[in-house]
Amino acid sequence: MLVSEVFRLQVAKLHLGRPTMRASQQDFENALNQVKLLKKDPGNEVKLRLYALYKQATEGPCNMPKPGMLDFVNKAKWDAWNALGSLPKETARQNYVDLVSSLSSSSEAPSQGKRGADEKARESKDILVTSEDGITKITFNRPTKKNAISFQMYRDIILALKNASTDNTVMAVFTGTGDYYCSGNDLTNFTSATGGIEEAASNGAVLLRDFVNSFIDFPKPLVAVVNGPAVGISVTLLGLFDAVFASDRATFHTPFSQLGQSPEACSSYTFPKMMGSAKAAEMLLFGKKLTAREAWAQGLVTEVFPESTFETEVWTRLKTYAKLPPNAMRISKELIRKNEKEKLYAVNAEECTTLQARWLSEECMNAIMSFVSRKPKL
Ligand SMILES: CCCCCC/C=C/C(=O)SCCNC(=O)CCNC(=O)[C@H](O)C(C)(C)COP(=O)(O)OP(=O)(O)OC[C@H]1O[C@@H](n2cnc3c(N)ncnc32)[C@H](O)[C@@H]1OP(=O)(O)O
Repeated sequence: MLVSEVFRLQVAKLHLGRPTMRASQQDFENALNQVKLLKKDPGNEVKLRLYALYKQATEGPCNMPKPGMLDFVNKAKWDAWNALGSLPKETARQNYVDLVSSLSSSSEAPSQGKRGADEKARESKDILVTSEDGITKITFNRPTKKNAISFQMYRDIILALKNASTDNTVMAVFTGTGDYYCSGNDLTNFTSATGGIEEAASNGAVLLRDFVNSFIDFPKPLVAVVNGPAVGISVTLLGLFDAVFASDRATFHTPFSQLGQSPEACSSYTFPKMMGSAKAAEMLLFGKKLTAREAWAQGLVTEVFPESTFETEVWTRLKTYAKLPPNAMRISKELIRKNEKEKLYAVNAEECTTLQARWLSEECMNAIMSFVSRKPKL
């Protein structure tokens, strides 16, 4: 496979040394001005995130006395700011700039008469979306690449979740076509990007943040039907699902250190919380691959089924669940998740900023180069 010349040049540039990517004070001021010009009202949750990031960027960790329970407005602001913990001022500033730029692009799109309408109409071959029996089924459908997720597939999934959150189905289910559930991020996403690697990393971080937020925000039950091996982001995302059903053929692998990368999809928070820090470190630092039963023992998987009866048993179960009263499920999910939301947004933002820098690191570039230049199989 040919590796793009741009990527090679960037690797060479990296070896010669390169300025660090940080939002400057000017970027920050531009973002502050841009907020006033936003055509679309971003809604309360986003406003609170903007408020919290602004306060963190300018004043550091929350220094406001905790408001009384009935002071709802200030309590919401305090919660949002406090959830950012000790996030460094620079990171908060960068996250603020990224968030504003993603809001600006999404508020401009409809006025260009393009994205809204076109995206709804587009058929995606690598992400299949079907609705039946009250279930939106979202399938990774790129079996020749072990269902690796391309940039376009991330966008397709964001759109599928957005549609499923307001349509008349009661739950969303992810699964994969072929022998794999998903092999994670397509490692050629960055080598085949047009433009410079720094621009690709910056766009990738914004896309990743929006992608993970669409899972954090999904209001209905979210289920994974893990039909085979799962790698990278397809594993870390499972911490944001409500149920994970796995075939006994499935494995769970997060080789981030081997790739010179760091965890995403809030797994730096959800995994230690779920399985304890020692077991989370085995997966996220040392890249230990778990069997389905090991993943069940760590609380990542709800139930393991024999491969021979997996599809029949799981789909029968899901069709029964989909007949439960939808409002009750939605309201219960909200109760279970709502105290975590601000924390998850903050963790997601920090993981994306960290990854953006990792993608430009020598360790990561070398790992990706070594994958894309593997000898073809005979
Ligand atoms: C918006 C950006 C967000 C980024 C978020 C950060 C996410 C991070 C991650 O997800 S890290 C994890 C990345 N994934 C991997 O490291 C897996 C890489 N793939 C492999 O190790 C192997 O391919 C395998 C173990 C999945 C399967 O091995 P095998 O059974 O031997 O099959 P092949 O290797 O021959 O694969 C067949 C075909 O698929 C291509 N392919 C598989 N996985 C990926 C991938 N992740 N990215 C790109 N391409 C992939 C592989 O190259 C083969 O293609 P070919 O037939 O050679 O054209």
